[in-house]
Amino acid sequence: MKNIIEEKWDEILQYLISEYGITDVSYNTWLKPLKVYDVKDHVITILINDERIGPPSLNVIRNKYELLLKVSIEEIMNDPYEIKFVLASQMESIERNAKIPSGDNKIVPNFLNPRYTFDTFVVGGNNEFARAAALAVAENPGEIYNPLFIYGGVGLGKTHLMHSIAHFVLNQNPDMKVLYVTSEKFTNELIDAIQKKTTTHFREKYRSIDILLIDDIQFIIGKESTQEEFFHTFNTLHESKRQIIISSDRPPKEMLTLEDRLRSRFEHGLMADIQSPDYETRMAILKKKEELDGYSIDEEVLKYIATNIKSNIRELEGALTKIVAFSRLKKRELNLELAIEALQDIISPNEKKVITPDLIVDIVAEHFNISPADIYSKDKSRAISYPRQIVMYLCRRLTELSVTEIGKALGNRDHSTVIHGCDKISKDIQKDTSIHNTVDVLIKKINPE
Ligand SMILES: Nc1ncnc2c1ncn2[C@@H]1O[C@H](COP(=O)(O)OP(=O)(O)OP(=O)(O)O)[C@@H](O)[C@H]1O
Repeated sequence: MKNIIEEKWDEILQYLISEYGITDVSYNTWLKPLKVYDVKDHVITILINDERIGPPSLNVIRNKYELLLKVSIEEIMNDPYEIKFVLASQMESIERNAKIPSGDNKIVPNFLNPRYTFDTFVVGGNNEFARAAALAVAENPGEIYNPLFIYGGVGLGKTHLMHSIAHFVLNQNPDMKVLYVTSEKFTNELIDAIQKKTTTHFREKYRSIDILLIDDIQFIIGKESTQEEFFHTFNTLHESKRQIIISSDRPPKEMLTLEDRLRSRFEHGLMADIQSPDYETRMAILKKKEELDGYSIDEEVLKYIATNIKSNIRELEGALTKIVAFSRLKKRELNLELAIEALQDIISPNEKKVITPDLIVDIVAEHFNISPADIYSKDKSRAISYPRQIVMYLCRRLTELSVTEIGKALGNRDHSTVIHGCDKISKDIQKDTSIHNTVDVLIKKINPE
């Protein structure tokens, strides 16, 4: 099955060719032989067929095309990615050195993002507790905080911290069996094992490792057999004092359809959250990236980015990459004027976002891991009706619409149903801090300013 980048690869290359005027000769020599090997946590591993163009190709591709590829990928995918190049001639030995003999999500130093280490992780008030907890776990795996549950919004450094733990552990003890996997990958492997009747093998693989890092666990909620399998994997590892590190975009108590027994397992360990970085931390992250990438950028430009991109570090970094590319390609000085021009589609300070019921439905549905159609439906189960009442409350609070209009927009509901929903959530916010926090998080997602 093709991954999302492979699916769009032709489009990405076409964009690059037309936008940056690449000639046919350059395309056929350097770009055509590139193959997307793997995509994980916003890192694309690209295979260079050096048997055809020779090992020096790595330098040429890095110097001439890496940045263009990054910018083109971001344009097409609407999301920034890091790129890692691997020579096909080295691939065989990388595969041979893999620590875990099956599956393609094994973690070996070669497959960890080399940049995601404790050294490159900028510490600020928003993440210092999570970082300290991650370091403590890396120093004493299985001994103190088990599981470690790291949670926080999109692009705030959860994966970076998880990879940092894995790097640290493997540096200390290269024989440790460390496995990093997204919960989506875990689910797909399980489905595959069930179909091929290889579940014994699947279990052996997952239950024989020393450190399991499982990213974005929120995607297993609602998937019963995956939860069941994960529950047993968790118990086996936990009982034999092997370390489990989990990440999620929200704390366990906010995963409404997560099985209670899993929730209580998760809450049993240490929970550490990562918040959005403050201005100083955003500046420090930009400076770190500037240093790592060898850029030299005016303070004024960095301040412009840090002031305007607040809630997602991936976007913050993407903005920096974009202005550097823009200045190189247009052969213009990298100053504030250029930054404003290059980032106008990301930062538009004067444009006010229009908040509609549909936008609120999309964000609330995503948060609760249900579909927008569920919100508009007649389903009365709590897993659906509660998020729906939150939508009603948020529509009332964040839009100018009347209760009748809100009812109409949410699947032709009566205005009295909307009034009841709004009242219920208002009361819950008063008496339950976790609902209060959920609503706060949702408001920030809907209206980040
Ligand atoms: N404190 C930090 N210092 C330096 N870089 C950071 C920091 N936090 C995040 N980043 C960078 O921001 C980008 C996004 O981080 P990461 O992928 O770890 O986020 P995430 O929370 O796992 O996101 P998602 O919710 O999408 O899985 C990465 O390039 C990462 O290196």
